[in-house]
Amino acid sequence: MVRGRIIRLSVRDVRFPTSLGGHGSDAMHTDPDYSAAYVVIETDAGDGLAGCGITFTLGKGTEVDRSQERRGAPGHSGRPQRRVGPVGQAGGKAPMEVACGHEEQMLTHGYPAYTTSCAWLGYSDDTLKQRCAEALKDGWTRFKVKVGADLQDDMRRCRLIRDMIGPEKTLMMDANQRWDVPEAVEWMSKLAEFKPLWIEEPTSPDDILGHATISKALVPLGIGVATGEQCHNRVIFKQLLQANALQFLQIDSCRLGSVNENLSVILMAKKFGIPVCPHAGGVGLCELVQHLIIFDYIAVSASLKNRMCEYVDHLHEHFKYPVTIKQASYMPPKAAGYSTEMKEESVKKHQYPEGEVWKRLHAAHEN
Ligand SMILES: C[C@H](O)[C@@H](O)[C@@H](O)[C@H](O)C(=O)O
Ligand SMILES: [Mg+2]
Repeated sequence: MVRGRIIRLSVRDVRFPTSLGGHGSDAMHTDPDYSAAYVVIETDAGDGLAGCGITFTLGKGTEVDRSQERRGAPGHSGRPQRRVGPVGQAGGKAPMEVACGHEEQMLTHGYPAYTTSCAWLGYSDDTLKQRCAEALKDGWTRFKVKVGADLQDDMRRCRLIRDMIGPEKTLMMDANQRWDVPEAVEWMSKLAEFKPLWIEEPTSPDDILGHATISKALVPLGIGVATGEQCHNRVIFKQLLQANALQFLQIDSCRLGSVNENLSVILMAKKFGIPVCPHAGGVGLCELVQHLIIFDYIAVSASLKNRMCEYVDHLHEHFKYPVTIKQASYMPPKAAGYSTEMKEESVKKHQYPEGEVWKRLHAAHEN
């Protein structure tokens, strides 16, 4: 049933200066400012029905996304497009409400998560140690560390984190596409002593056969390949699955345009018996993807084996319905919708370049 017609569309460039603290840094992106093109679609429905969407970028990318959204590029009418996920906020049902089965388990224990917040590449060893100690105290048992820029540096950081978490807890590594195929295999054979569960994005995200080669080479070392945060449609995922190129599949709620595109990948992963371990973090990705992964558990995979969802502890305070983490698990969101809506005050303050946060930063830079 149609309620109201679209009467207005606004696109705002919202940026957070995360690069100042080295948050989000990796071997390819040394100074990201987590950002979003934030879209609100208003209707003339009497109850004020509106939809919000975010397109996650690392700062400058917002200009590209924003101009596409203004032009009403095809990606915004439901075709797959990068990092776009507008979804109605009022009315509607959260995806998890559709299914039953394992709902009780989710409501009680939540969906298991891992943290990436301890070991961004730009963090000093002291920061890494401090964040790791805090995470252990908060009950985290799964950790991801950034690697790929310098082998000696990686060895030192991985040793540090493995020593802190002990042999039993889970460690993952993420190279953010830094290597070519032979280099990935060679590098990981050196890091194998730290017993990583997976190496994420070891090479170019488009190199499906390269990923297959790396996967095969790492089997004897007990290391899986994880990828997907840069994969923009279901066809790429289909080929990665067909080529046995990955052992952990990382959907990204915004990179894959629309809920439907994400769902088709979740269904394919089930068919191939590959666990979905979503990419999250950035601005709002945790808020969005929690719906998809809880749906996966309740209605599709029905398993938690080898499964976990990424968590990064930044920027949740800017959302109207922020995620709830308890005992290192995502607790199911209770509000209807996709948890996309940002607080108006946060949007205003962080709008680029005119928001007060940026004005202050630019003024300080000039002085
Ligand atoms: C630039 C970003 O922070 C990435 O490093 C980040 O999304 C990352 O690949 C991740 O897996 O969390
Ligand atoms: Mg990654």
